[in-house]
Amino acid sequence: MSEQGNDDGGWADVARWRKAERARLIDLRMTLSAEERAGRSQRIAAGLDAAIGSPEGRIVSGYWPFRGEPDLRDWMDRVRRRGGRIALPVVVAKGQPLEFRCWSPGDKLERGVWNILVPAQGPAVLPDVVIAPVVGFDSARYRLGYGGGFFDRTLAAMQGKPLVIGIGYAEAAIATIRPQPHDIKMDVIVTDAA
Ligand SMILES: Nc1nc2c(c(=O)[nH]1)N(C=O)[C@@H](CNc1ccc(C(=O)N[C@@H](CCC(=O)O)C(=O)O)cc1)CN2
Ligand SMILES: Nc1ncnc2c1ncn2[C@@H]1O[C@H](COP(=O)(O)OP(=O)(O)OP(=O)(O)O)[C@@H](O)[C@H]1O
Repeated sequence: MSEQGNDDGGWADVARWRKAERARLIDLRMTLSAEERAGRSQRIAAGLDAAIGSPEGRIVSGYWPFRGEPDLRDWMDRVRRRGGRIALPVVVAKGQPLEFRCWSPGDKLERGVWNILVPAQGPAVLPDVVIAPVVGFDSARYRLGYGGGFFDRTLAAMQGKPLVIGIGYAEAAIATIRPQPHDIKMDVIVTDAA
């Protein structure tokens, strides 16, 4: 880093910047009240319906929310009622691509890596649509996540390209995530913005 601390050069500098930006953006969304989060999650759900169309016969990978992420669990239920299947991401190991397993209400969830709830059993499936919650995103549709590199690694390794949708609150918009060669663009970003 330069003495001014604004060197754009290396990955070490970008990684340091991303770490601080993640902390700032997560703190910001943790201040939303439960009511505010619920209303925004509903608006995001409506945006997802518009972006995806009918889920019938498709596998949609959702997520079990944590750290103030939008809560799309009601929407995931609606996807199933409209004939789609819901999968959830599973961290198999750090540094490895994610796996996806189908999940219906009543199926057992267990705590996996980092205590994240994941379906306890079932084969790995290939989703047609991947919903990736963002910590931040930019106008080129690059996603900043929690820093594990999981979605990038997973999408790079997947055969057959799914529709990839980044979702987050409007305040997660930043000028640039300082994209690197490994970063993969989202096809669409959906937020609660009007
Ligand atoms: N709800 C939800 N589930 C998800 C994701 C997500 O973004 N949201 N993921 C999307 O990828 C995967 C989990 N990704 C994660 C990546 C990092 C950390 C984490 O806590 N990292 C440590 C530092 C890690 C390190 O440096 O080794 C930390 O932040 O303290 C948690 C989850 C799969 N499941
Ligand atoms: N396809 C890949 N192959 C190998 N390493 C990768 C790949 N994609 C990302 N990584 C590594 O993962 C690490 C974290 O990357 P990055 O900061 O982009 O994470 P993120 O997108 O915020 O995290 P996440 O997707 O888990 O929410 C980096 O060290 C990066 O080099």
